[in-house]
Parts: sequence; C-alpha cells; structure tokens
Amino acid sequence: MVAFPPCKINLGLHILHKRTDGYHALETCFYPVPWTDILEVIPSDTLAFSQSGDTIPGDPHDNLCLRAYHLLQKDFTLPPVRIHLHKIIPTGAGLGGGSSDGAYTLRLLNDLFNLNLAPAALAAYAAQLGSDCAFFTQDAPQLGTGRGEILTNIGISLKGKFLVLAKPPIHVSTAEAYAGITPATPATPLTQILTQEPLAAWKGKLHNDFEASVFARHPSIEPLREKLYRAGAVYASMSGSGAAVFGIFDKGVDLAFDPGVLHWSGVLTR
Ligand SMILES: C[C@@](CO)(OP(=O)(O)O)[C@H](O)COP(=O)(O)OP(=O)(O)OC[C@H]1O[C@@H](n2ccc(N)nc2=O)[C@H](O)[C@@H]1O
Ligand SMILES: Nc1ncnc2c1ncn2[C@@H]1O[C@H](COP(=O)(O)OP(=O)(O)O)[C@@H](O)[C@H]1O
Repeated sequence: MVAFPPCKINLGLHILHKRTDGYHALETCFYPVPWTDILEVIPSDTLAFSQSGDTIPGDPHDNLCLRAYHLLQKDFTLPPVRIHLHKIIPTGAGLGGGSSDGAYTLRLLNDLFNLNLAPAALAAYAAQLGSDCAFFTQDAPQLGTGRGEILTNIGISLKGKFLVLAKPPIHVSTAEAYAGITPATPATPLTQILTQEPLAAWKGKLHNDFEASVFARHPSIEPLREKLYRAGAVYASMSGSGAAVFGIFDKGVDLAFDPGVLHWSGVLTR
C-alpha cells in the first residue's frame, strides 16, 4: 500500500499558556497542503524500515513511521511489515512532515490489516506520537486546541487559492521555538478572525506567535515573507515554529528563490 502524506501550514498560531505537563496550550488552524512524502507499507517476513530522498536528522530507529508501527503493535498482533519512506517535505520547517508520516503509517496499517479503527481512535493513537500528528488522521482543515491534538472542523476553505511555500536553509527545533515564547491571551480569538474576516483582511490581524522570536534569531526568514507580500500574496506568514514561510495568492505566480531555499507552489485542493 502506498500513501502520500501531505504537509500542513498553520493559519494563525496563538500560544496561550504553559501547562503543568510542560506543553503549551495553543490555538491554530491546521491546513493541509499537497507537498507530500511517499510512504509504502507492505507485509514482510521481518520488520524493516528504509528511507530515500532527503536526509532525516536523527536515528532511523526513532523514525515516526517505526514509532507508529510499535504503538499499534502494543494493542494488536500486527504481522511484520516493510516500510519505505521517500522524504520530500523539508524537516524542521514547521510543516509537520514527520507527524504526517507517523499518522499516515497508522492509517496504512489500519487499512492493510483491517483494524477497523475509526478516525477518532486513529487520532487518539496519533496524539501519542506527537501533538501535531492527530491532525493528519483527518482530511480537512481543523482548528487545533489543547496541545494541538483537540480538533474541530471550522468549515474554513481556501480551495482553489494558489499557495507558495519557501523554506530557507535553517532548521528550527520545535522545542527551542517554544522555549523562546512568552505565552499570552490573544486580543481576538483565532476562530473569530478565520470565520468572520475575509482572507483579504487577515494581514495584520492573523498572527503566528513564533514569528517575533524566530525572526529575531534567524534574520533571513522575515525577508522571505516580505518577498511573498511583494509578489502579491494576500496573506503571508511563517508556518508553525518555522523556518518555512507561505503566501496565499488569488492567482498563480512564478517566483525565483535563492539557491538553498526549498520551495513548492500549487493550487490548494482541499
Ligand atoms: C509548533 C507546532 C505548531 O503546529 O508545529 P511545528 O512547527 O513543529 O510543525 C506544533 O505545536 C508542534 O507539534 P509537534 O511537533 O507534534 O510537537 P511534539 O512532538 O508533541 O513536542 C515537541 C516539543 O515541543 C514542545 N511543545 C509541543 C507542542 C505543544 N503544544 N507545546 C509544546 O511545548 C514541547 O517542548 C515538546 O517536547
Ligand atoms: N518521518 C520523519 N520525517 C521527518 N522527521 C522525522 C521523521 N521521523 C522523525 N523525525 C524527527 O522529527 C523532527 C521534526 O520533524 P518535522 O516534522 O519535519 O519538523 P517540524 O516539527 O518542524 O514540522 C526531525 O528533525 C527528525 O529528527
């Protein structure tokens, strides 16, 4: 079985407060983007994981695909599988690529072995892999609250809009990005902006709380966001904890980036 795990962007990201478990309470809108990895899971004699494409930092044994397998293995007697991941989504980008791979491994195992896990049960397993993972068990944009694992469909759609994503050669660690934040209560709740204001009014109203501290530490990121605005983006922002930035356009644009800046552009399909 083959799947194409997508990445996500965050439309607004408010860090509300630090919780007693060390995580931060947040509100964000996760939006799926069809810049995808390629993931294959097939039955095999022994459990094996292989990887091609971009290099993933860290020990392959800790890859979220394998962690997803071991998580389900605890509750179901899963036969061994061979997992191959072709990595395309940039890592350490705020695009949730690793989270998506983990969640899609759960989805493929559920289908392959007829585990009959409903979307809510899959989401609960995914949340054990990482705060962002539950979103990737869903097929539509979601408001994320709690530590990101409580999901609500708020019916927002940018289908048909043109998106440009650009990731400079900077790796931002999620944990480090959270450490640089002073949580605060937002002046306006995120859902109010997203559901009551048109896209054209988001600039200056919809904020990613990571931007200020990450832009200060990595001065090359903000100019990329400004480049997207200069090219005609209706709204542009850093995604998640960075370093990727995205611009939403009413029509297609053809942008050139400096060498080393990974980029993707295309029409949003969901
Ligand atoms: C910031 C966000 C925004 O969507 O995405 P990325 O920019 O990483 O893609 C997410 O909150 C990232 O979620 P995820 O990458 O799954 O994080 P996890 O593996 O659960 O946690 C990694 C570390 O980030 C911090 N963390 C994460 C989530 C959260 N709500 N509060 C936190 O403080 C903790 O220090 C934790 O140890
Ligand atoms: N399948 C995977 N793809 C990418 N990273 C992975 C994967 N499995 C584990 N990781 C680890 O997770 C870290 C963050 O991954 P990623 O989801 O790409 O970043 P972000 O949190 O910025 O969205 C990587 O640096 C890597 O060590």
